[in-house]
Amino acid sequence: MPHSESAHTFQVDLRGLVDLLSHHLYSSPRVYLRELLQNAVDAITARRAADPSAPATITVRTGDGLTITDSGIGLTEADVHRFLATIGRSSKRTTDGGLDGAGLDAARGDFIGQFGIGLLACFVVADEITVVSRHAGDPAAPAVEWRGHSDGRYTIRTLPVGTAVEPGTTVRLSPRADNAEWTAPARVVELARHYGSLLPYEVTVTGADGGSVRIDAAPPWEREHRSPLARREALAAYCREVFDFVPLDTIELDLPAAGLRGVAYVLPTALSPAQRAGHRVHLKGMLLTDRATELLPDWAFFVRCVIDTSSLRPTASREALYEDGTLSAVRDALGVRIRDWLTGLAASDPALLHRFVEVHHLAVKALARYDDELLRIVLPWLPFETTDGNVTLEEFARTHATVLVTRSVEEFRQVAPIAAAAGLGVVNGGYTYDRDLVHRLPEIRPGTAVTDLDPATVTAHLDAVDPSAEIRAAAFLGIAREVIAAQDCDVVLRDFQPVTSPALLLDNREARHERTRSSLAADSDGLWADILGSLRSGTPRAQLVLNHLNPLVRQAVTIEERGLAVAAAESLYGQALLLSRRPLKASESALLNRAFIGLLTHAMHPAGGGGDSAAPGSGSRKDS
Ligand SMILES: Nc1ncnc2c1ncn2[C@@H]1O[C@H](COP(=O)(O)OP(=O)(O)OP(=O)(O)O)[C@@H](O)[C@H]1O
Repeated sequence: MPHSESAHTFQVDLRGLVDLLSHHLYSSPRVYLRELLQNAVDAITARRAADPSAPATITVRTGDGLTITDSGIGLTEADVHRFLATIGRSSKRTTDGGLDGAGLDAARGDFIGQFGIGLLACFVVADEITVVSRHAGDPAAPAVEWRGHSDGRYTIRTLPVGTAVEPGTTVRLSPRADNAEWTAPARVVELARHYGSLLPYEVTVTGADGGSVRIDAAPPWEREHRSPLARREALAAYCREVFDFVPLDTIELDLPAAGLRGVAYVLPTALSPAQRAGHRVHLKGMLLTDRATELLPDWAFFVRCVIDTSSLRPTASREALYEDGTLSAVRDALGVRIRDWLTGLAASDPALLHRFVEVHHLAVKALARYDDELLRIVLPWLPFETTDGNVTLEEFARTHATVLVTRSVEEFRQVAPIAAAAGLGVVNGGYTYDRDLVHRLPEIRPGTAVTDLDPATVTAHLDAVDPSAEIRAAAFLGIAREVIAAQDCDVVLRDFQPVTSPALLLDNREARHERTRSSLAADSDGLWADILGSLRSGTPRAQLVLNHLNPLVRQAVTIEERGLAVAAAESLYGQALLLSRRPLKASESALLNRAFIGLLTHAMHPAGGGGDSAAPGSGSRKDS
């Protein structure tokens, strides 16, 4: 015997659904007003599609509850059953039809609503919604009243023929006590301004005392202005109004294919790229969100936009943009516009470009490492510390076919003067991001070579001294080598420019790590020593290069008295060390201290009586 089968229809628990919307879909109960405004706007758009001269007013009344009246198309009784009483059904989707009328199909793309759930948002703040409506298409049709409850019950009645109801719709909410704050007069004005300031129709909020506030205002990019300057000023004033900052510059956005207009404002202060600015996005005038982050490419974090568009789609919560092909095309097109502004600045307003780079260069550098497009645009304009001063890479590369880059700031400090004197072009790669960026220069500037600067490159540019001078200095150099060897450092004598530089300490961080590692290995035993020992790759030594062209060094190498020679060697090492500006180790601080006391002692006992035990290796000083 066949099993009996019976057909059923899903039941919807309205309370459960409203709970779902209020806690999981919408971020705040305040969206109820947005949904009401939106339905009113759509109804007027529908009516005007058939009758372009139809009135277009929306009035929100506060006081005892909240009502919103529009001069839109209105609803017939059949519409009420079909659309108001059916969740998820909307007259604004093409296949459904419903609000028949000439030209309506063409107008469908102009509606803001589409999901058929918007009215439910009102149940987040109210237990009862009353809609009184009269359809504009049939003057003889009676007005209809629909009363819906949050528990899912609703009633419909037609009002007596002749009841003075203008075509259009009035929605009344009786707010629940716990949500009364959302319908308080001041809050309603604030919310209406927040969502509705760019709506295309007249929107007014009227209080119980009869005072009314006009909400809608054409955005500055839609208005006529006396002059381009007046236009810029109006755009900047709008930025102060909506974002509360004075922009560094304004970039007008206009993508007719996407029905998009607006402005990108360049931020006047630095912002970390991680801290992305949110954009204000209006869909057909209605504010969708003031925190859209997906509107622009990541690299364009230095602007904040306000736009109005008819082509982008909202998510169902209507609080974010739906990620689809249109959004990605719009994002690309806006990116091109902002990039054009940036590249155009170089030609049209170098002073502004300079200000922009001054404010945003750190963040721009951080991002350019990962964003090839941004890298190509901005790298030539970014300032770097170089042996030619603070210049852009473009300027620097013009005079240096090979760009040398240091691994650390201290390396740069040590070698920059010597390298500059030797005609080498060195960029300080020690600051965050800089070395990575300089290494990418050949990608955007073919023909330019970039290499890391190593001590050997510098040494190769230092001239050997005359052999007879080397012999004369042998005694001093012997003492210096012996004293400085404790710092894992060799001492050599060379001729180099500038003559004002007495000594140069050639060292780098890797070498220092290697030395620390090997000294640890020497101090430990057993397994640990074996492990460290197996990593050994030949301990690199630092090099103290004394400048034989420097008058002080020339004099120092003639010192015969040992105590003074020790103090002089340690002082020269100490001075080169300080120039490197790296943090000192304990043994280095002790050396500096010793050298200073040694010199002081010798200065106070010029007759050669430097017999103070504080002066290491002290003895009698030979007057020169
Ligand atoms: N003020 C109004 N005037 C005329 N019709 C209205 C009005 N408000 C609501 N409606 C009708 O009720 C339907 C359902 O409205 P609802 O706000 O729930 O959804 P929607 O506006 O279609 O879509 P969305 O969920 O995206 O807002 C609408 O499609 C429209 O036909």
